[in-house]
Amino acid sequence: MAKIRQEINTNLSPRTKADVFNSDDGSDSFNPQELKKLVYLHGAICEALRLYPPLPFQHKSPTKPDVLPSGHKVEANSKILFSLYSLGRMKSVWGEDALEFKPERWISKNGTLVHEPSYKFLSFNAGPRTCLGKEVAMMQMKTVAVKIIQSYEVKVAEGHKIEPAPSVILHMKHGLKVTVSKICLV
Ligand code: HEM
Repeated sequence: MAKIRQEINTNLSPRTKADVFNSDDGSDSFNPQELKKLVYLHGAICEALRLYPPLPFQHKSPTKPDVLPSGHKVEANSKILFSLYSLGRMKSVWGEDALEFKPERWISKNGTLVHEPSYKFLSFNAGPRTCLGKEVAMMQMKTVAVKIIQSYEVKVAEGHKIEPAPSVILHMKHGLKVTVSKICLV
């Protein structure tokens, strides 16, 4: 959180810092160009979506018999379930540190964003049925995060157990207990 706060202070213009909901034309909406400068925040959101995809699994059905790249034969109209939750945690896909929350994996050596193919980072689905709201969702999450991180310190309550509850939409089994304190700017 401290790193994101530092990035906000360094990279955002005074106007956006004062009100991140303002756009360049003065209307009451997002400021996408400014928010693109927050690469660490982008990496942190991608890591959260990789480890905890809001849609943890999906299904597909082939219209005719087929053979998957793995060699498995599939019948027409059979239902293939696949786990986005597992894909985001596979060492063979993300490396030995797959279970670690590391926003850095989304940032290149020269500080630009690392693009991961949508078939690897599947939280927004891929192909013709990919999420139509992906960009809007990223902007909304960044805007809200900036607003909160600028003014508050949020800490997970000591001893709180973080466990997902399997469902069509991923929930937190025990919720998320946090302490929120206002940052004093002296
Ligand atoms: C973090 C936020 C979001 C995540 C993780 C997400 C994820 C997904 C996923 C996985 C699908 C594919 C569902 C399937 O085919 O089974 C999907 C589809 C879709 N999403 Fe999102 N979504 C998010 C936010 C949004 C927002 C904010 C909008 C609208 C502004 C949106 C609009 C859509 C639409 C219209 C589809 C259907 C696309 C199609 O089937 O052609 N999503 N989303």
